[in-house]
Amino acid sequence: MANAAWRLARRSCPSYLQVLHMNRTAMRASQKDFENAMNQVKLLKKDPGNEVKLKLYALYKQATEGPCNMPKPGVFDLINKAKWDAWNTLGSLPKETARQNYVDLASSLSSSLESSSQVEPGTDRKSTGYETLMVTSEDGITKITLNRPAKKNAINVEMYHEIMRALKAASKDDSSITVLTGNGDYYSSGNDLTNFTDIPPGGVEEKAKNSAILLREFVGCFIDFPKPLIAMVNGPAVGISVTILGLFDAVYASDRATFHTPFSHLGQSPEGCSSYTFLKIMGPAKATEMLVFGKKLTAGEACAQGLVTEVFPDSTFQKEVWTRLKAFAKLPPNAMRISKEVIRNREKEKLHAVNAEECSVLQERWLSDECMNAVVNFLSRKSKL
Ligand SMILES: CCCCCC/C=C/C(=O)SCCNC(=O)CCNC(=O)[C@H](O)C(C)(C)COP(=O)(O)OP(=O)(O)OC[C@H]1O[C@@H](n2cnc3c(N)ncnc32)[C@H](O)[C@@H]1OP(=O)(O)O
Repeated sequence: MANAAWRLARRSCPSYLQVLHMNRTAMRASQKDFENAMNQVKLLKKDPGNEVKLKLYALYKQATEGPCNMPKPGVFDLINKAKWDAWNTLGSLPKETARQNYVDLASSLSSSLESSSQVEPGTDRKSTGYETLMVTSEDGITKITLNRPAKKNAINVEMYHEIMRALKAASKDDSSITVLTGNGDYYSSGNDLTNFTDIPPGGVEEKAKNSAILLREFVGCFIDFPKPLIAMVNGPAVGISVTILGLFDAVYASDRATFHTPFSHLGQSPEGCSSYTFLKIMGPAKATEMLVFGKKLTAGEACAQGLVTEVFPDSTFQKEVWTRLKAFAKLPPNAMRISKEVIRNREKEKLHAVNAEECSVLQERWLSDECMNAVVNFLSRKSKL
């Protein structure tokens, strides 16, 4: 009974869907939008820098030719190698998604790089000052995009801090809802395993203690986030990027997405309150398959088990979800915030207690041979998930 109620609360309600039907025109990058975006890029007055130019190049190639079809250039052919890497990183990202991402990137560049007087306050703002994220605020929606596509959006220490900063800013800005998504072919490959290699003078014990403190604070920000928080899972999701989904208010997934929590393989144990939320969402048997045996779920399976609200074909994912989000963002913001408070407050104390316990168990796990061997094997290229 409790599981059914929890699942129901996570699905979009019909009255929202009626609103959505009226709003079907937004967020489709047509060929015309793509051409306009290319012109926008040509007209930029300031150089966006090599990293952004490589991203634009890669998205353009992917949108027009599909997955990278160039032979890999030699190591000394530096420029072509950089272009090849940027394109190849997009993997099997569909042409339509690449076209949409190109249009989004071009539009965020023209608003951030051109004269600030061209940007109407409160309509479209891009926050700078993030190394690992792209953060934009438009139409009442703050969008936080994990932006380390070459590393499959693995969450390094800097990204943990930047996500917390972006969430704190989003909780206070004038947007109604907040969205988390990933740039490139992955949503996120979870914790950056190189986080474990930077050992402080106090040794591995100090590292484990600091990591537990960081993790507890990070997950705490999701527990306490006051506005509707929505995940747009654009591709595969691993580890902590999956477990914290149990703390989101809605999870929309592309049919390319997969959900994988291989904690036992990594000598670790569940975090992100999943030892509590996953049991409530999908029941103990299914939660155990994921959290203990590391079963990878397809988007359809994750939806059937209540972790995902709805799945969309990748070719229409961006368009359909953004249409929906724009309609949500027009609902009275205080009503949404208060409804979330009523739903969340009952669970908050419990969630913080679960978070503290999971972090303390993990602090021990990180010092185990099982965990250290798994990290060393990944870093020495001996293993992958
Ligand atoms: C403060 C600490 C808090 C800890 C919280 C606890 C969190 C737990 C977890 O999240 S557990 C999950 C950890 N994640 C993983 O174990 C994933 C490891 N990655 C892989 O198995 C694979 O990379 C893959 C399956 C995700 C993708 O495979 P493939 O498509 O073949 O791509 P590559 O392996 O070539 O990856 C490209 C590039 O990205 C680097 N990379 C990918 N994932 C991670 C990662 N999690 N950590 C660090 N680096 C990652 C990979 O090394 C490649 O880099 P390179 O091009 O070689 O420089």
